[in-house]
This record gives sequence, structure tokens and C-alpha cells, in this order.
Amino acid sequence: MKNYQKYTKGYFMPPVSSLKWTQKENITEAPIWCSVDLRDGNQALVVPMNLEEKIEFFQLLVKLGFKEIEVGFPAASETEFTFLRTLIEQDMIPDDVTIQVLTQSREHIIRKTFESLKGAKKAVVHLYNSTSVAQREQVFRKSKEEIVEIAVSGAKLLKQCAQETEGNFQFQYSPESFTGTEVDFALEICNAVLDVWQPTEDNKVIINLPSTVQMSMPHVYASQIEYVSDNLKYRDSVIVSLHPHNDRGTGVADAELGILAGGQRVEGTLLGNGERTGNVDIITLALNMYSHGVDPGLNFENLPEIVAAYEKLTKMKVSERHPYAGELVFTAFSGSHQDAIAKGMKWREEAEREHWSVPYLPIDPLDIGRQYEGDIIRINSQSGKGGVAYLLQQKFGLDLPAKMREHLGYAVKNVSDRMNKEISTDEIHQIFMEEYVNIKTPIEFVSYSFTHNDDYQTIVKVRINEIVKDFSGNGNGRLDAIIDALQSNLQISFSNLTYTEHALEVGSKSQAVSYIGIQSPQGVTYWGCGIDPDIMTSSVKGLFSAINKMMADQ
Ligand SMILES: CC(=O)SCCNC(=O)CCNC(=O)[C@H](O)C(C)(C)COP(=O)(O)OP(=O)(O)OC[C@H]1O[C@@H](n2cnc3c(N)ncnc32)[C@H](O)[C@@H]1OP(=O)(O)O
Ligand SMILES: CC(C)C(=O)C(=O)O
Ligand SMILES: [Mg+2]
Repeated sequence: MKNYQKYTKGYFMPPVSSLKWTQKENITEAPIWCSVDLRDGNQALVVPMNLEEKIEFFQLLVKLGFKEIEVGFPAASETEFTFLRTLIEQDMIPDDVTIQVLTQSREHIIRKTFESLKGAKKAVVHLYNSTSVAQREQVFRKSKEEIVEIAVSGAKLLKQCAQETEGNFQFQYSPESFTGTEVDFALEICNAVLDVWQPTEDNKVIINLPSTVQMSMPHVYASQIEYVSDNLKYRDSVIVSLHPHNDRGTGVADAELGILAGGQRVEGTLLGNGERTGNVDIITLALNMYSHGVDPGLNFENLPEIVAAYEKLTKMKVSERHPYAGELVFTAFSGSHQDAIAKGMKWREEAEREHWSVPYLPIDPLDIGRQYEGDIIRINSQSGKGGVAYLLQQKFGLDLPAKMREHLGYAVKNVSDRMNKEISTDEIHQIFMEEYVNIKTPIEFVSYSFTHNDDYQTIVKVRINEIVKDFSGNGNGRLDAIIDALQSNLQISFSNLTYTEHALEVGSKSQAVSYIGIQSPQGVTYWGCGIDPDIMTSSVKGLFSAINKMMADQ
């Protein structure tokens, strides 16, 4: 990157940085949210939304709990204008929702904007003009005084039009390109606009300080916000609003630190749609607060549905890694993560826990409409025994003993590695069934009978190469007797039998599952599993499975 000297910072620190915001640890209540999906989001789309799409998006925003919605730039196009007229004429704006419209500081655009608002019960009219050094020099070629005059003349016209139009109007002003503006000049122009509007506590003005283009690290933005917020005139009658974009990838940090620095309101979009790298993502901001126990005041309980609607209406794609919403953001493929998640989930099941603290999962996926199955633990060659066992237990009720989990974990991992693909829970189950359950070669269990005196005597019928043979044996217990019958008649030996079993509810019929581990004279452990409605038969089938695995290896 030899051209780095071509660049220099384009932002300004405020004349004084009190950095009071650094003393605050966290956000303790949600800001006022304003969705700008239908304006900033919409203006950045390859094909802006049509009327029906805008209506559907508006209804989604209302359903999610937004009380302030920038519905568009009515002077921009026929669709924008008609959309606003439709909302008003068809009475589609709930009483507790305030619509907002954007206008440049140009007479015909302001007049057209008020024309579009006729009949609205209330609205925020949002005026902007660019204030940065670059825009003043290159785009407007105007002095600071002339730029102030653009803002002030627009502010006056807004006031006049509002007086001439029926309805309850609130004003908003944005020194657009604020982040490239000398901070004291941004303050001066905002105060000049406030002097025109004369806000009161009953009719507050919104001063929106956008990071139109992100130019600095987030602490600089926070310092700029704090300075303007502390020095604005009519401060008690002003709502300081933030409008972060995401050029440096730190839109969320700008918003969070900006709130600490005095921001009372945040403009953003669902999933961060918007100009270039987008506006700040309100879902991420809200769920970040939620994960700290703060009520965000918006409802994202069905995030998959929101993602689907967003993708349909904007034709944009949500990345798999997008915070909270991405397909993979609650998924662990790697073994140690899966192990910790599975143990964390078990820890929650063992007792009532006041707060969520499962490792690797910042929030409970169920809270936002995600599922445990298929969302949390997925298996590939990076996975381990914990994850594999967790899935088998969750979906198939199979609770493998610890040592057997390890064995199965490697079996599954090897399949994934060889085939170079993810392994589904059904495929894990299939591998488990094929590798361990009711294995019939080289010896197949047919039946058993017992007599019991001091000890148990058994006759086991075994099919070997299509021929059924009777093996007899005896032992302290029934399984011991069968082991004796098999060891002495097949001339095999093994030791260290480990045995666990549990009931398995499959459909309406209860089954018993037995897991058996045996150790060969060479010290290798072989695992088998038996599944049968009868518990004794399930252990015998498990034993045959383990022996068959051992014999197949010799
Ligand atoms: C950061 C943001 O997102 S700001 C919002 C941006 N959104 C949009 O622009 C989407 C909607 N916009 C539009 O449809 C069109 O731009 C319209 C209808 C508003 C205006 O269209 P036009 O007048 O044809 O074109 P355009 O926007 O290029 O106008 C540029 C002129 O307006 C001036 N201008 C731009 N913004 C402003 C402003 N906020 N206030 C006053 N004048 C402005 C420019 O200096 C330029 O002036 P010039 O004609 O003397 O050179
Ligand atoms: C209109 C303004 C607020 C804007 O979208 C921006 O500066 O990013
Ligand atoms: Mg913007």
C-alpha cells in the first residue's frame, strides 16, 4: 500500500474534550429509536422499494415497535410522494407513531414536502444541509456564513410552511457531513437554526449529528457529540440524535459511545442497510442492550422472520456472520466450543439460573426465534465428542457414556474429514446405528434361555455363517453367564466390561438402550450398543455388538 501518504485525517476534535462519557460504564436505558429504512436505507438500494414494498416495510417497522419512522424524501420521486399520501389518506399511521420526512434546504423541495404532508396529524420535518470543509469547498463553494444562511433560510421556510399547514409538526435539523465539520462550526450552525425555531419543552427540536461518512475512531465521534450536546442553546428543549454510518465498520461503537456522550435518540436501519457500508444496525444495538439486561423497547423476538422480510423487500442479503441475525452466529463447529456450550446448557437444566451465562452464546437464541437444533451445534471435521453427543441426545434421546462419546466423536469427525462436508444430526445417528447398534457379523445373537440355581446357567443361540449353534455358560449374573458362554465357545477373551443403560422413548413404544465397552487383550476398547424393548436383550445385543467390533478388528 505505497499510497498511504495520499491520505490524512478529515475530522476535527472539539475545542475542548471533557471526556465525561468515559466515566460511564454502560447504557442504562434505550434511546428513542428512529428507523430510517424507508429513506436512507431505501435511497441506497439498487432498485428502491415500490409502493407495495414500502407499505409492507412500514407495517413491519410498526409491528417491531418503532414509534418514529422516517418514511422518505417525498420530493424525490412520485413513488415517495404517493407512499406518504397513501399512509395519510388510508389512515395507516397508528396514533402512537410519528412519521418523519427529509428535505433539502431548497424552497421548491420544502414546499413539495409540506404538500405531501397535508392531512397528517403529526410529523417530524427533517431539514439538512452539508457543513463539512470538503462539501463547503468542493460542492457548494460557499463560505461558512453562506452555509449558515442555507440552513437558516430553510429553517425559516419550514417554520412558515408549518404555520400554513394543518397538523402538528416537529422540526429536525442535521448538519450533514458533521464528522468532517469543525465541531465549533457545527455547533454554531445548529444554534443558528435553533434560534429560528425557538424550541420549547413542549415542542422540542431534534438536532441530529450524523456520521454521514465515518472518519474517525468512535471515541472521537463521542467527544464531538459531547461537546455539541453540552454547548447547544435551548438544551432542555433539544433532543440530540445520532445517525451513525459504518464506513470504518464501527457504526455500532459510534452509537453506543455517542449515547454515553449525550445522544438521546438513534437513527438507524434494520440489519444496517443504508448508504455505502450502511447505517447503524438497530437490531445489533438493541440486542447488545438486551444482552446486558436493558429493555430495548423494540421487539426482535422473531429475527428469522425479520431477516426473511428484509431480504425479500430490499433484495439485500444478510451475511452469515451478521451479529445476532446471521445464519452462523450462534453456531459452533469447533469441538471445544461445542463441549462448553453443551455443558453450559446442561448446567442450566440442572437448576433455576437467574441469568443467562452459557459460554460462547451472548444471548439465548430462543429469545430471538432461533432454534437450538441446527442453530447452535453443527458438526464437521473440527468438531468433538461433546457436540456430537449433545445432538444425539437432543434429537434421538441417546445418552452415551463419556468414553463412548469420544469414540463416536472420532468416527463422525473422520467421516466429515474424508467427505469434506458437514454432517447432519440424522447422518450422525446413521453413523452411530451402523457403527455400534445391534451389530450381527461375524456372530449374530438369536436367543437365550436361563436357569437359575446358585448361579445362572444359560444357553445362547448364536448364528455364525448361516448356522445356528447353542453355546452354554454360567456366571453370577445373566450377562456374566452369556459372557462365559461366548468366551469359552469362541475362544475369545476380553475384560473391563463397562455397562450403562437407559430407557428410550421412541414413538409410543419404549425401548431400552445398553452401551457396552470391552477391552481386548491388546488393551483396545471396543464399544457396542443394543436397542431392544427388553432390557436384558438390549444388553446382550450390546455385548454382541462390542464383541463383533473386536472380532472384526482381529
Ligand atoms: C446524506 C444523505 O443521505 S442526504 C439525502 C440524500 N438523498 C437523496 O438525495 C435522495 C433523494 N434526492 C433526490 O431525489 C434529488 O436529489 C432531489 C429531487 C432531492 C433534488 O434533485 P436535483 O435538484 O435534480 O439534483 P441534486 O440533488 O443533484 O441537486 C444538487 C443541487 O442541490 C444543492 N443541494 C444539495 N443538497 C442540498 C441541501 N441539503 N440544501 C440545499 N441545497 C442542496 C447542491 O448544492 C446542488 O446545487 P446546484 O444545483 O446549485 O449545483
Ligand atoms: C440526511 C442525513 C442525516 C444523512 O442521512 C446523513 O448525514 O447520513
Ligand atoms: Mg445517512
